[in-house]
Amino acid sequence: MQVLTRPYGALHYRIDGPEGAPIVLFANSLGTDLRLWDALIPLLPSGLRYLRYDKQGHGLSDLGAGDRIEDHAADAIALIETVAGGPVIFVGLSIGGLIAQAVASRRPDLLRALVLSNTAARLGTAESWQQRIDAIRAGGLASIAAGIMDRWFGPAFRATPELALWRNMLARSPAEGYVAACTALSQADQTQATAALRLPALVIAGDSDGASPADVVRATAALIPGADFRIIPGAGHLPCIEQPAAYAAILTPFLERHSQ
Ligand SMILES: O=C(O)CC1=CCC(=O)O1
Repeated sequence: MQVLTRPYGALHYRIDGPEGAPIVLFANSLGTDLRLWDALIPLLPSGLRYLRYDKQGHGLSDLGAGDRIEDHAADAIALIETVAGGPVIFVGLSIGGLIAQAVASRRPDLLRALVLSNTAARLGTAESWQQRIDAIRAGGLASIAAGIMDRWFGPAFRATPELALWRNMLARSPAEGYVAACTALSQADQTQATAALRLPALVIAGDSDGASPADVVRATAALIPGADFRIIPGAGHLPCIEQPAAYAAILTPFLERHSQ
């Protein structure tokens, strides 16, 4: 297991692929750890190197010291500078996409290109995040896990035995880390900063995404001049789990083009 030491403690990461190859960095969504990308990465080009990590307060990483998107962006910047050692293609899903937008606007020199997946410049409202925080404080993460599965996945995937594993991942997430990320989401608004981005961008939505509906994702794509917007039919919020082959088919040509 690999660890980056941060001011608040340990950040768990994993890197796969040939030494010295261009690096693709993945930032995952709320209540998931780096296993989010397990089904996808074997389907991506073998000549690239894939770096993924557990956000602070998630997976095996320690609880962070802050509750702002900037705190998460600082972790991603440290990974790029210390582990990647140079510019990456940054793939961010949901809150991971907000983290990627924050890094792109603060440190464009660290990115070759940006992939925003099932995300937007702003996700939810301060009220909706506060309601979720209140529900967790009252009943724990397990009490909201079934409802969240309806936001993450379409009906076909929800009928598979694998659903239980993702529900367990969410229900067993450290509650304080999850709540800190909800607080960050409640305050994060990248609209102005993302409208100022000038870099190659691919934006991916799922047409059955209950958490970041395709129209909301499309509106964020429209902020970035030249961004390529794609919809995966039948996909929910986590297409890398639900439809890894369709997701890889969209991602692969973009990664190949921007890793040269
Ligand atoms: O849990 C959800 O509702 C889906 C989600 C919103 C932000 C994120 O990262 O995941």
